[in-house]
Amino acid sequence: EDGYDLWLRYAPAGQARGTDISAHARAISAQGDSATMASAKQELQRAVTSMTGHAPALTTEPTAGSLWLATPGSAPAIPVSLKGLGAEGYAIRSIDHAGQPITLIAANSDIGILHGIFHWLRLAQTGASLDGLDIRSAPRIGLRLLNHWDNLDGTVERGYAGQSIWDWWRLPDYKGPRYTDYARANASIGINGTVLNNVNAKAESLSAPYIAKAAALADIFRPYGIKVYLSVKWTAPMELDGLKTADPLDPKVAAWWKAKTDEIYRAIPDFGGFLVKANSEGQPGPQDYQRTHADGANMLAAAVKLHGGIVMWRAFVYAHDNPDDRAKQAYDDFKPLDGKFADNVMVQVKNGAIDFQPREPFHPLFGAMTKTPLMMEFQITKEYLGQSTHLTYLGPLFKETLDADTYAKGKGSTIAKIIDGSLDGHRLTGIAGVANIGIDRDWSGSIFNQADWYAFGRLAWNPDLSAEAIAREWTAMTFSPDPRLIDPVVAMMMGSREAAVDYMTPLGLAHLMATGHHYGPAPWVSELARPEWNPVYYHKADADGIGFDRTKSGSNAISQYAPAIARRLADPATTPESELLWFHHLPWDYRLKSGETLWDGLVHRYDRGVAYVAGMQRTWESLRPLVDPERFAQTEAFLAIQHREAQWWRDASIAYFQSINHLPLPEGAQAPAHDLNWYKARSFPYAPGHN
Ligand SMILES: CO[C@H]1[C@H](O)[C@@H](O)[C@H](O)O[C@@H]1C(=O)O
Repeated sequence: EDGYDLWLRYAPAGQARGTDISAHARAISAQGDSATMASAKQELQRAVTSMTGHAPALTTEPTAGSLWLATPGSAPAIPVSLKGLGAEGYAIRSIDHAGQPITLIAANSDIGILHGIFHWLRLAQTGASLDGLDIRSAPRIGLRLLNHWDNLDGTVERGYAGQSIWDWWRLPDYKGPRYTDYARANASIGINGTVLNNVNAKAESLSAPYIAKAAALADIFRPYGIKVYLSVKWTAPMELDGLKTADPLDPKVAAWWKAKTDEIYRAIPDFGGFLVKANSEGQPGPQDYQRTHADGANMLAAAVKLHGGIVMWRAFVYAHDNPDDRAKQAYDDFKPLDGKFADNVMVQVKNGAIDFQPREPFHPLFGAMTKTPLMMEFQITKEYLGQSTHLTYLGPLFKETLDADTYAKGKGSTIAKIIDGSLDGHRLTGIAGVANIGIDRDWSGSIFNQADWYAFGRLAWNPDLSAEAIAREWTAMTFSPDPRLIDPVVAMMMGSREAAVDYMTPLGLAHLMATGHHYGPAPWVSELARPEWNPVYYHKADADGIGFDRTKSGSNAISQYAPAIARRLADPATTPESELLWFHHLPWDYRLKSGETLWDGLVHRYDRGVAYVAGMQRTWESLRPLVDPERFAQTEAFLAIQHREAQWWRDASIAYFQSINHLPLPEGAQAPAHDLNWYKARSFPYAPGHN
C-alpha cells in the first residue's frame, strides 16, 4: 500500500460484507452513454469488483438487486422527486421496482449521478447499511475549487508532496493516467473546479501553448464535472504582447484581455474564469496605475462575462506600507469597494487576516462586505502546520472558521452562511482550497495529509458536516471500517491541530515560524527589511509582557469586527483564551482562567502539545496489527519526526521567551534541552527550501 488510491481503495470487504454489497450491486442499470455516465459505470464496476470479487452486470433496464442510475433524460418515470437537487445533487433511494428491490441513484444531470455513485460507494466502503436508503444531497456552495500554486517550471509554491502533477512539458500531447485519477478523487468529494497555476503567476500561462495544455486537462476533467480556471499576471498584456501599460481603464488593455479571453474560450468552451493576486507581495496590479482593485476586477469581468466566466479577486494584499498592523490591510483596502464589483466577480478572502496560521481569528472582511460575494480561501497544504510530516488534521480548523459567528446580521451570521450566499442573498458562491497535491506516490506528502484534501471537499459540499464525521469516513475508507482502528485514529486526528497550536503558537500567538520556509520556530528574528516579516512584530514580547495589542490602545483592529464582537474583544477577560495574545498585550503575570500566570500557562501549553504527539505515537504503535506495513511505517516515522520537532518548537520558544522575561519555569516543567544560541544557530532539519 503506497497511498496512491487515496480514499478510493475499495479494499476487499470480507465475506459477509462482500455478499451484502454484491446483493445491492448485482447489476448497474443505466441508459445514458455520455462520458460522465461511462465514468460512473466504470467506477462502480471497478469498486464493486474490488470489494466483492464479483463484477456487476451492465443492463439498460433496472433488474433485481441493481443500482439504477437515472436522469430525466435517460429514464422517463423516476419514482423520486428531483426538485431542489440542482445540476449537481442527487437522490439515493431503496425502492421496490415491479416487485424487485433496487437502489435508485437519480439526478437531474449525469454529473449528479456521478456524485451519487460516489456517495453510495462511500456507504459501501464505510460499512454503512445499504438498505432502506433515502438520501437527498445537493451542494450548499456553488464553486468548490482547488487552487494549485503550481509553477510552469514544475515546482509547487508551498508544496510538500514533490513536483507539480501537471506535466507541462509533455502536455498537451501526453495525457497521463494520473489526471484521470485526480479527476476521480476530486469528483468523489464534489470538487468542481481547479485553478491550474500559481497565483504568483507567470504571463506565459496565458500564451497559446499553455492554453492548449490547459485545454487538454479541461478535456480530461470535463466528464467529471470539473472546470479549469487560470491565475493571471496583471502585466500579461505588456509581457506577452508589448503593450505600454496594464492600466485597467486603458481601452487597449481591455481589448487585449477581451481578445485573450476569446482565445481561451475557443480552446476551452466551459473555461471557468480567472483568479488574480494583484498588488500583493510584489505582484503588479491596478494600483500601480492609481486604479482600484474593483477597476481591475471589473475590466476582467467584462471580458469573461459573455462566456459565462467569473473573476476571483484575492483580498490577500499587503503591498504598501502598513506600519501599525498588517492584519488590518485587506479590510482597509476592500471594505470601501463593497458594492463596486461587477456581478461576476467574487472576492476571495483567506480564513484569517494574516496568513494561514495554526489558529487565526476569522477574517474581519467576512460580514463586512455584504454586497459582494465572498469566497473562502483555505490552505490545504500545511505551510504553517508542519508541512509533510506533522500529523495535524485540518478538519477542525476549517470548521472553526465556517462556524464562526460574524454577528453581521445579528447572532447566527456564521461564515458558512456568508459563503453559501444565504445570509446576504448571493447566487454566486464559492470556496477554494490551496491544494496539497504533488507527484509523490501518496499525492499529498503523507497519508494523513490526504484527509485534509478530503475534508476540504466534503465541507465545501456541506459546511454543516462535522470534522469528526468526516474523519471517520476518511479513516474507514483509507484504512478500514474496523472500529478498533477508526476510534483511536479519529481521536488522534481530532486533537492534532490543537496540539500543533500548543507546541507552535499557543494562546493566540502567530507567525513565529522562521522566515522563508515557515516550518520551524524563529521567534527571535527581528532584523528583516519589512517589519511584518519579523516574528517579533507579531509577539511583541518584552520584559513586561507579550502579545499584539489590537484594541483601541493599540492598532484597534478589533474595530473591523461587528460591534458585538469588538466589545467582547476589547477586554482580555471576555476574549477567548485561544485568541488572547492575538488581541492583547498582557503582563507575564496576567492570570488565566485556570488561575495560573500567563507565563506558566504558556509553558504548560507547550508541554501539552509535545505530550499530545507522544500520545499519538503510542496510539499508532498500538495499531500496528491493523495497518499494512508500508503505511504504518510512514506514519510511525513521521510521528517520530513530529515529536522531535514539537520538542524543538517548545524548547526554542521557551528559551527565547525566557531570555526576555527571565522568569523561572513553572514547577515540574523541563528546561529546554539547549540554550537559545543552539536553536538560533540551526535551521529545522526537515525544512524544505523556500521557493
Ligand atoms: C502564493 O504566495 C503565498 C506565499 O508563498 C505564502 O507564504 C503566503 O502564505 O501567501 C502567499 C499568497 O497567498 O499569495
